[in-house]
Amino acid sequence: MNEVIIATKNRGKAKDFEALLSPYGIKVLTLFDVAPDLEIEETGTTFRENAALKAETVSKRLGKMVIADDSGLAVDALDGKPGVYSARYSGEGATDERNIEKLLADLSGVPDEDRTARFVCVLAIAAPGAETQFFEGTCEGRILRTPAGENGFGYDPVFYVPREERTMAQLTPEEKAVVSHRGEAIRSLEEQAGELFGENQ
Ligand SMILES: O=P(O)(O)OP(=O)(O)OP(=O)(O)OC[C@H]1O[C@@H](n2cnc3c(O)ncnc32)[C@H](O)[C@@H]1O
Ligand SMILES: [Mg+2]
Repeated sequence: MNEVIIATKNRGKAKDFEALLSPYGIKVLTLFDVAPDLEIEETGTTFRENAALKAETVSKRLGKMVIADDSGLAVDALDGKPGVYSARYSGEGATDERNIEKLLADLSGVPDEDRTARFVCVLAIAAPGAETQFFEGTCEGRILRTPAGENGFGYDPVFYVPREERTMAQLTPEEKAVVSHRGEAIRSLEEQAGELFGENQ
């Protein structure tokens, strides 16, 4: 079985990648497996910069091909926030629960029709001696007023997916893989650079 290194310390994100890559027979390794001591400061101001930062730092350290995902939630009524800062939205010691609480508080006066939002995912692939490549995906939805569902991570419990008529957290990992921003980015990677999955390992 091929292995792919994903430069993440988010176990929910890693689970998403497992659902996306296991159909290709690919096993997912994370920073917990390959560089648990590594703390990468996400100093970029765009998804692309942070994805490159994570992928390139780990690729240089290991001398191998590495994929990173930088992603977030862009809410129209908040002018695209929390965006690149989605993981840290509620400040120091942010958790998924606190981020959701802050998001719902910030949107409390916003009517249903104005609660449109999208998840964005930028994947960066870095490999020794190669230029870093980028792939993107988005997923359109709406922010509910109360969380629903136990699956997924981050803002999934309050992100309503119209075509599924459920929240992202009410989808199985396999269902989420079909509709998510991360799924779209992986499919774009597969179309444009699928051979990377088989080489550079
Ligand atoms: O950097 P790594 O270690 O990969 O983990 P992270 O959680 O910090 O990841 P990001 O820097 O890319 O921040 C992404 C944040 O955006 C949110 N997010 C991204 N994708 C999501 C998804 O599929 N479902 C729910 N929330 C998501 C969630 O709050 C994430 O913590
Ligand atoms: Mg991060």
